[in-house]
Amino acid sequence: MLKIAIMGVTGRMGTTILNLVEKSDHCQLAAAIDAPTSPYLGKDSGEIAGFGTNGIVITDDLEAALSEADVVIDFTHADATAGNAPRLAKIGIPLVIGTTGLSAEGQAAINAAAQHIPIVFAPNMSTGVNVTLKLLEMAATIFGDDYDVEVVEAHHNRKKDAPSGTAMKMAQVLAQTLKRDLATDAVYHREGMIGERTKKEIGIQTIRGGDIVGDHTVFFCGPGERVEITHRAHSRDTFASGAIRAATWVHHQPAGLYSMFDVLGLK
Ligand SMILES: NC(=O)C1=CN([C@@H]2O[C@H](COP(=O)(O)OP(=O)(O)OC[C@H]3O[C@@H](n4cnc5c(N)ncnc54)[C@H](OP(=O)(O)O)[C@@H]3O)[C@@H](O)[C@H]2O)C=CC1
Ligand SMILES: O=C(O)C1=N[C@H](C(=O)O)C[C@H](O)C1
Repeated sequence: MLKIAIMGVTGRMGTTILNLVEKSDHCQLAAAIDAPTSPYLGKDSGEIAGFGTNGIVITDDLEAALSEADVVIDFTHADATAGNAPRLAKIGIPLVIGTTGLSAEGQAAINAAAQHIPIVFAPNMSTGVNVTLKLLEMAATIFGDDYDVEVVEAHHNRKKDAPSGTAMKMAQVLAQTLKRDLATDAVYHREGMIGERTKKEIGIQTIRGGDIVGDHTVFFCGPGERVEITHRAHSRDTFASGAIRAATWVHHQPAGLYSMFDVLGLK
């Protein structure tokens, strides 16, 4: 049995992962970790998740909690993930990171930690989104500069970062394939007399509302036609089962930084 520690265990993703681990026949919960400010510290994680007592109490004491774990799954907050990465590297435990919105410094902290431990770091753990990234690469290669590309994402009203990590990853795939640079060619906002669209720009637009789990569409707009490639998540279970699959995979890897392409064999 793979012993999994969940960081951010009372969050939307943490709770979803905890419920899947509870039903799994190949993994079990080793530790339930939440923020030092969490009102749930000291409470039973199964009770909080709603399936009944499991004997694993929610804690913020990383080092003590991880002594019994094989792997950590982190879906928390950008600052928490960046701050905890060196601590996890020191403990020497494999790590799966789903957290998005990391700064350049935060990314550097993950890269540094990956010198010491294996880390799967992916803005979207669903199989569908990762297949979609491959489809985008193929479409952009064929359409080239003749088709304008725009990325639109929609998420629930509790999401903190924008654009989504998935939208940014999609834009990176498009930029790389079309030999563009997001630092100069990404357009996040349009208002007023902005003039005609340039050929090079990659639009990245954000919608927030209600309980949308996560929608991403890439438009390829050409002469007389357009293609829209859309992924819609109906449930967080798709991210959570991807995270458990990544945890099962990363547990056997040497130190290094990996993506869901590695986990799914899509490279
Ligand atoms: N890669 C993927 O497939 C997916 C990625 N995500 C990303 O995952 C992240 C979490 O999303 P979601 O679950 O919706 O967010 P939530 O806000 O619901 O959950 C985050 C949890 O992390 C806790 N937390 C904050 N700081 C720490 C800390 N230092 N140590 C331990 N726990 C901490 C929060 O506690 P508190 O509320 O007390 O601050 C909260 O319980 C986001 O970045 C989101 O974009 C989401 C879905 C899929
Ligand atoms: O915060 C979310 O909910 C999600 N975040 C990820 C992202 O930023 O891409 C993945 C998913 O779309 C849900």
